[in-house]
Amino acid sequence: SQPPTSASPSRCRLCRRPQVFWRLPFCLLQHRPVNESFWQKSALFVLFKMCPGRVITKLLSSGEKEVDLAVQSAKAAFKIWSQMSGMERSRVLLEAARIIREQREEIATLETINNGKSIFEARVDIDISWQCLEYYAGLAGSLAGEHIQLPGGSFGYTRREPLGVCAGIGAWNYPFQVACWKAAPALACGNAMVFKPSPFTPLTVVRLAEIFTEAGVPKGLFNVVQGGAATGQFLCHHPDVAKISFTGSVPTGIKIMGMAAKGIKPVTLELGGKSPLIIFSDCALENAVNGALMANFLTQGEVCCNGTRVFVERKILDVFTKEVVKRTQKIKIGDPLLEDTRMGALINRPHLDRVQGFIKQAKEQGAEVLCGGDLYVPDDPKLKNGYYMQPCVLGNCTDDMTCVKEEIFGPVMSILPFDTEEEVVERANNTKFGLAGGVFTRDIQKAHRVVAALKAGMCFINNYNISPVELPFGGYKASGFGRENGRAAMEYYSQLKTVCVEMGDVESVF
Ligand SMILES: NC(=O)c1ccc[n+]([C@@H]2O[C@H](COP(=O)([O-])OP(=O)(O)OC[C@H]3O[C@@H](n4cnc5c(N)ncnc54)[C@H](O)[C@@H]3O)[C@@H](O)[C@H]2O)c1
Ligand SMILES: C[N+](C)(C)CCCC=O
Repeated sequence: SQPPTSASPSRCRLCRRPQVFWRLPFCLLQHRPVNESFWQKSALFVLFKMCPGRVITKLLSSGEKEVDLAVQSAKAAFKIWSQMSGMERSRVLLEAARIIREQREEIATLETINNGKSIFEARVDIDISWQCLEYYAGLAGSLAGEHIQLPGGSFGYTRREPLGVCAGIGAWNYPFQVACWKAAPALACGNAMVFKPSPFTPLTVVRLAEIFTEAGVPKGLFNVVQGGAATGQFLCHHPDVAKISFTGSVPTGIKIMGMAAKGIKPVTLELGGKSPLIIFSDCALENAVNGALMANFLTQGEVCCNGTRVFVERKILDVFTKEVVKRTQKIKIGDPLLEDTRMGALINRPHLDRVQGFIKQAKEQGAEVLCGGDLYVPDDPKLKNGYYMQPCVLGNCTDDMTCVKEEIFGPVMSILPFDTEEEVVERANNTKFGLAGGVFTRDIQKAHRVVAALKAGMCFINNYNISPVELPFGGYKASGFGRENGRAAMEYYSQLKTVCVEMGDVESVF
């Protein structure tokens, strides 16, 4: 958000309400930090959540000095951790997974408060997180090179070695899970990590750091620094940071890559998307409808790999659309801590306004709002000013509309009819992004043919947005590169050393 330019000392720059703390430019009781430079200068930011106006906690932003301290302590821990065997590291990671399992409810509750997503979903995120740690604990002992026989009894071998101190920078939509997806393979390979969460969701990652310590990692092996862009920049530019793993938007990803280039550091970029979901007329309709909801409305639609361009074969357009709209209208929105809530609050007011702006623009460009799109005001008076909105389905969409081209990162599904397989594949690929894609059909040959033609890193057949940690996840094109999860991630947190061993005499050419 752009900071407003004019300010009265006694009124908030954003909402113009009289200030309680008149010295500050923003209304502390109503807004979360939007002017990062101000908060960085004051080295303080305050967190507001589902219950707007309630301060959950105050955190200090990490400056250059704090980032350096974090990196230096991680460097010291790396010396110990990298010398341990994979099996020894595995035991510690398994213990961290056990603690997370044991504290699942507490961490999920904290994540709901942190992010605004439903407790139901937060529990799934925590489960995926401990599964990720267990999976990489299993792989830690198998990190190995190969032996290559050379002439005359000589030989070579390769070693997979850790990189050193890795920087992890996370987005706000899956705060705990994103941290585990980065930390688990990094630590399994013998690295240390300094992690910076989004300033909008700073809480649960701190709990993860405590859990690693309780599990027995050397002190400082997984450090957390707090803050926004400036803190992230200090981290990326730090000469002792060997690798950067970033999850966030494309514009920030471009900056991260630039900083990595200056230091010749490897980088993993998990960026945004505008993924296609293709529904053929021979699909199992109920599964396809379920898939479309899963592809659009998890975490209030704030999911990078969401299949927001729903291409539906014209023959079933009406029946599919009717059913999707009916099911979308039934989604229970509200207090994310209640058991039956399935959609909580969006991350903050500026983001909610942005999402609503996309819907307004879609209407102006000719799309039809088939359901939702308005703000949602829960009955509970304490949630009255929360950042809730009704999930939205847009019909009458065309490929050139902004809502179809740009990542909205909110609960907005666009439905687009198609007639042939060839046509839909071409339209599906007609995007700068390439994170994910999905297809629903009973024709298994067609399903494989279509996903093979999709230019996207993560494809689903007859399902969407499930996350087995065994499967690599990451994008094509502007959605980034490198992979998280699966065996593949081990390559991105290790480097290959080749050793050439002479068993005979040296034959010199001189
Ligand atoms: N591909 C994936 O796995 C994945 C997962 C989650 C989110 N995302 C994407 O993330 C975006 C939403 O997240 P966001 O709004 O937090 O993204 P963002 O790019 O605004 O911020 C991401 C992180 O980068 C930090 N940051 C911002 N500017 C920086 C700079 N100049 N240098 C270093 N760090 C900086 C932020 O503080 C935050 O921690 C969406 O585009 C979404 O698609 C991608
Ligand atoms: C767990 N999901 C739903 C696959 C989301 C992965 C992270 C993307 O935002």
